[in-house]
Amino acid sequence: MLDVAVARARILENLKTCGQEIVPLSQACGRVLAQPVHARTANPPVSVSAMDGYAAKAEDALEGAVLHIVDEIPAGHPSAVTVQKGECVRLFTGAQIPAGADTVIIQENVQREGDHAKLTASARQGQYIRQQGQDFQKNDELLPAGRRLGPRDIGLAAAGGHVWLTVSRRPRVGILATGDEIILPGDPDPADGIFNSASFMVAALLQQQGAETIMLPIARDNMESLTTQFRQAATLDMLVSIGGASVGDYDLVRPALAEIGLQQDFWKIAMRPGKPLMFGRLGNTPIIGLPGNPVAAMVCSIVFVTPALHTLMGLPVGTELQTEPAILGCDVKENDARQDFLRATLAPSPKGAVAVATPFSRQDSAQLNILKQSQVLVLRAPFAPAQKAGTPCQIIRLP
Ligand SMILES: Nc1nc2c(c(=O)[nH]1)N[C@H]1C(S)=C(S)[C@@H](COP(=O)(O)OP(=O)(O)OC[C@H]3O[C@@H](n4cnc5c(N)ncnc54)[C@H](O)[C@@H]3O)O[C@H]1N2
Ligand code: MOO
Repeated sequence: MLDVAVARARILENLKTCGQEIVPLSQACGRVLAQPVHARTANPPVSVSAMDGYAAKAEDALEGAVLHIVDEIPAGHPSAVTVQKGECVRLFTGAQIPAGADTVIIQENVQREGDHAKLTASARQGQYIRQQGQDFQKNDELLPAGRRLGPRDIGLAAAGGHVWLTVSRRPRVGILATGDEIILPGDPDPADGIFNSASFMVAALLQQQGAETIMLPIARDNMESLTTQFRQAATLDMLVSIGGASVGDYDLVRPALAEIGLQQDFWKIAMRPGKPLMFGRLGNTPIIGLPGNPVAAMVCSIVFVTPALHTLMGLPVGTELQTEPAILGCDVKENDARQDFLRATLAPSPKGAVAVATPFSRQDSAQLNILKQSQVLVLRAPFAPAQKAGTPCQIIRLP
């Protein structure tokens, strides 16, 4: 059985990004930038007023001074005048600072009498002026390639003057449930049918992470049905199968893939849940064979499929699993040869430091209700000794 970290590295090793496309800014949130974004202009492009008031020379902006108002400047309508000594212009928030002026007196500090402004307070040089380029300069790199765009990035790209962005194409990921007992949610209830929960859960995770998912028809436990569905791999960027990966007589995923030319990389890893995980390539398409137990399928999707998807999308992915420290909320017994990923709740520590992760006593990989109630997975190394409540541990947050 392969070590989890080695298996993860082997999956990520030869994956390539799957190309670029250009999308409108309004559709770009959540996508991954494939080309950096540079500012078309400085922000602000010219120095502007941050307040409604009067622009003047700082040397004139003294309490008690009376200045001659020589123009009025709304935002978006620059003035042609140059402010001289003893003069000021009326202007509004966002309006360009006229030549000759170097301070803004807010209107609350001015008594206006006709075309004269009497200052009731002094103003410093540069006060209430947003200097040209104070946010960014023309050609500055605003956003690097490989960044997943959030709402604030969209705002910055818009401020930089961009209406189209070059992003990674959404990987097309096929999801193939297998098994004679698998039926669709919504099918009539047969006595021994199992609703296909795993495909919907894995598809939801991968969509949330940026994939376009394609739900393939359920393959039955025979070679013809499985090879027919697996041949669709050629049209996909990645194919994820669920079930039929273990050692039973009807676990035909590997034989079916072998028949149509799978180059298998590995099968079976030292992990619980997730032992029968398989990875290989059919032509150019990576194939990940997940175990059928739905919790095992989900945990393997978090640990292996999601980073593979991120790599296809051009997101930087570390080879190490990203974990966080916590402390155990209950005793745990010694571990065997498989790295454990225990479903657990997470609660704030009474001392306010590291949070407390408490694994459920039931860890059956078919129990979706316990998975739903969990916030984290507690990681336990192979052969870890028994540990008491209060011992430090490492966790992964569940998406
Ligand atoms: N003798 C051994 N038996 C098993 C071993 C082993 O090492 N030796 N490994 C066990 C482990 S660990 C796992 S995990 C399972 C995985 O087996 P398969 O990948 O072959 O999965 P299936 O047998 O097809 O299904 C297992 C279980 O999950 C249900 N299932 C399958 N697909 C779905 C789906 N899409 N949605 C919901 N539930 C699904 C299926 O009905 C089975 O109950 O093997 C152990 N056996
Ligand atoms: O990988 Mo299985 O889910 O451990 O029973």
